[in-house]
Amino acid sequence: MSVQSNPYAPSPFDLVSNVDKFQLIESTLREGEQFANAFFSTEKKIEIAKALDDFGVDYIELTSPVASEQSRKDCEAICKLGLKAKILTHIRCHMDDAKVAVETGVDGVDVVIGTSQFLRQFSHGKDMNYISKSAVEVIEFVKSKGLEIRFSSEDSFRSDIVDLLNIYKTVSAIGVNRVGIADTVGCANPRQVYDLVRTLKAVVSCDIECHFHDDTGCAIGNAYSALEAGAKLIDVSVLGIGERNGITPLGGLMARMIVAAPEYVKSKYKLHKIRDIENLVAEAVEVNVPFNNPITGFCAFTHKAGIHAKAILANPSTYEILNPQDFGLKRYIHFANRLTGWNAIKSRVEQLNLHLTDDQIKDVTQKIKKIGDVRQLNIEDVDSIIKEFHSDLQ
Ligand SMILES: CC(=O)SCCNC(=O)CCNC(=O)[C@H](O)C(C)(C)COP(=O)(O)OP(=O)(O)OC[C@H]1O[C@@H](n2cnc3c(N)ncnc32)[C@H](O)[C@@H]1OP(=O)(O)O
Ligand SMILES: O=C(O)CCC(=O)C(=O)O
Ligand SMILES: [Zn+2]
Repeated sequence: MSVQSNPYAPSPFDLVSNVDKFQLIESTLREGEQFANAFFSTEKKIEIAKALDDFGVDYIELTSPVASEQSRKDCEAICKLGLKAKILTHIRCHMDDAKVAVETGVDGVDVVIGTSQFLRQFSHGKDMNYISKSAVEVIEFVKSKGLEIRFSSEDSFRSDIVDLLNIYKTVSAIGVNRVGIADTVGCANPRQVYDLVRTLKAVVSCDIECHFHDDTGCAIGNAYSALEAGAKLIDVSVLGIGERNGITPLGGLMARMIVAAPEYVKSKYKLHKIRDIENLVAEAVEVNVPFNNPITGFCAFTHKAGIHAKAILANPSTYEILNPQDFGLKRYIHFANRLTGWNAIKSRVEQLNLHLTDDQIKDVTQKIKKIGDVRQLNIEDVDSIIKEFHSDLQ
């Protein structure tokens, strides 16, 4: 589908949109390590980093090297892998952390400090003057080492807008590479995101990165809104793992973005690797891939009701916005149930290499429905009903 004919693509008149040129900051090995179940051995971190690199993410963000001795060593080890993705580490806005970070071999440093009243009072206890001074000191120090530097305001959506714009203006003026907006508690909605990113875009001259928690279910929608408003980079993690119920999931965001920017997404990311990457991380943190996960949920491409099945058999786009083949997956027509219809059963009859007229298929469909009214059916049940019906006719 060409960009012009795709109704989900950004409008050509929408000059700020980055929907078809976004980048990913993959944070499974930072935000994801904050997931309740997460413990990644060095080997597992390396395996995950390589898989993400192979998938095509632009950046891989790692836990702060001051978190623990092993965290620092793991950061150094991942920097030495020679991956295509740039390696970042994530630190507090403090020179002690910055001095350790720049020695790890990372390509860049993501620095964060809370700007909301909550965090200023109950986390670090610092005022905006202090935040501004320490931000300038850390940014200039990291830049002096020739590394990329991003400054982010934690809890941006509960921060005073004047404070926010002032601090972003200050860090932009001294040449920060990116500024970050973080919806740390997952309170923002897509409209608020759009407004804040648009406002910020008018104030800074650098790229804008966004980080969305999913407490209220908006993490993918907010990421999309941010890109529409001109943000360039989105933080993601595999399956969305992170603090509490996590952040924008890599796979879910890919589902959203392939609809809006199919050429860009398909050419940049190895989409058929999503399932393996999710399984790798799910296993590492001992969770199942959710049944309703975009793309890889076990029923994400399963069509059940007869009305759906008929149309899907005629043209899959009737009930599918995503093509399973783009992800190396297959669609499935669920015909072993009482909601099935004769078109779905006809397709099964053909798969079984049996020959029945349409009227005969309609009759056997009624039989299947009758039994489906009494109990759960499985494929073997339906196949034997069809085969028995067929042999009775002979
Ligand atoms: C929203 C986010 O996800 S931000 C990223 C969160 N990541 C992490 O917390 C990384 C893992 N953390 C750790 O290993 C530890 O918390 C450490 C090593 C960073 C700090 O450990 P400790 O010194 O024992 O402090 P503790 O964790 O109890 O409290 C956090 C400290 O950081 C300070 N702090 C919190 N945020 C910031 C910030 N953005 N910039 C500067 N200092 C900060 C707090 O004031 C507090 O210091 P204090 O005890 O001197 O008041
Ligand atoms: O550094 C950032 O931008 C985000 C930090 C974070 O994880 C959060 O605020 O939820
Ligand atoms: Zn977060």
